[in-house]
Amino acid sequence: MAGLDDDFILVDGVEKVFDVRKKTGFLRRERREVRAVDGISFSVARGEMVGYIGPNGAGKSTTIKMLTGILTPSGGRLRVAGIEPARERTRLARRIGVVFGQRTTLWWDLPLIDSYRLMHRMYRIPDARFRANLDRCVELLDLGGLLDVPVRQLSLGQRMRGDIAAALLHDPEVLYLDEPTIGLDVVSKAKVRGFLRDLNAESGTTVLLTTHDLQDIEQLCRRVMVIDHGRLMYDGALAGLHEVGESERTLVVDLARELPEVSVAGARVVRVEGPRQWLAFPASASAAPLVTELAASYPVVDLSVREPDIEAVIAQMYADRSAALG
Ligand SMILES: Nc1ncnc2c1ncn2[C@@H]1O[C@H](COP(=O)(O)OP(=O)(O)OP(=O)(O)O)[C@@H](O)[C@H]1O
Repeated sequence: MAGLDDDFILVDGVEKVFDVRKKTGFLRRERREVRAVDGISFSVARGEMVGYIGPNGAGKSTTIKMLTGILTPSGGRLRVAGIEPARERTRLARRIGVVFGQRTTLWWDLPLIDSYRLMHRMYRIPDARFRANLDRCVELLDLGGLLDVPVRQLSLGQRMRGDIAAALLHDPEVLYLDEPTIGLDVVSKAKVRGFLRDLNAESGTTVLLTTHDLQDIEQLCRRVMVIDHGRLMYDGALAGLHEVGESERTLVVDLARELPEVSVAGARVVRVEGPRQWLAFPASASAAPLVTELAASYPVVDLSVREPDIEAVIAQMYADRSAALG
């Protein structure tokens, strides 16, 4: 039987149904059910860092809100660090940290340090621990020069780093991150990712990361879960996403001159630009026979194989699913 460390976050057949009422006439109201989360099961082991991705409206935020206890599930069973979130929200709050990229938990008009001092009291963090955590965050998140700046004057990247620090001052064992790199420039993204990687490796903090930026996932998570229409469509290694759906690789061929579309068995031309042609072939097939056949029949100057990028694979997954649903 799996222990608490294996099921540190446990989601078992969880559902969330919203009752939406819409006015459709003078006295008429229509009731509609929105199944935001439709029977999801997964568990996250202590110390794991897992990506949670899916298109807009898939049910990601609803899942996170249930995991923090803000929302009560309509069905199923949830446990975080052995605690049932909706029943013991305050007790759970001491064990988890939450960062919503699109919103701040900091006090807008106060200098950053004042927000941290308020959290120190709110969470009743022992003084020594507060100081040690603050020093560490200030150093690693580069907040030194920003502590006396009112939050509203911080750039988005600075504010995000400030928010991440705020979520970590009470030493949470679990960190939920909802779009932590949204709107950040390349340098800020790299800083945030580096920090999260070290935090997970060194402190063993369990991290559930929601993002639209697949580079976050590629750089941080070995495991990824994909949710769509409230259902879990994939849960596994990042590398395995490539095998989901009928994904394709691309052979890029440079010919000696412009030619009509080449013809080889097992591949199809998907694009032509001057002497360069792009051929799609199944990701599971070997490129070797294609290369041999091309080289034998055409004046090939150069060749390269492009792996499917994760975004294309996911787009393909959704397309396959829509087609299957008709
Ligand atoms: N309070 C609510 N009342 C009614 N419907 C809701 C409520 N909250 C969310 N929904 C609906 O539930 C579904 C899932 O929403 P959710 O916010 O969880 O998606 P998401 O995956 O986080 O999307 P995004 O990436 O856009 O944030 C959507 O159809 C949304 O409109």
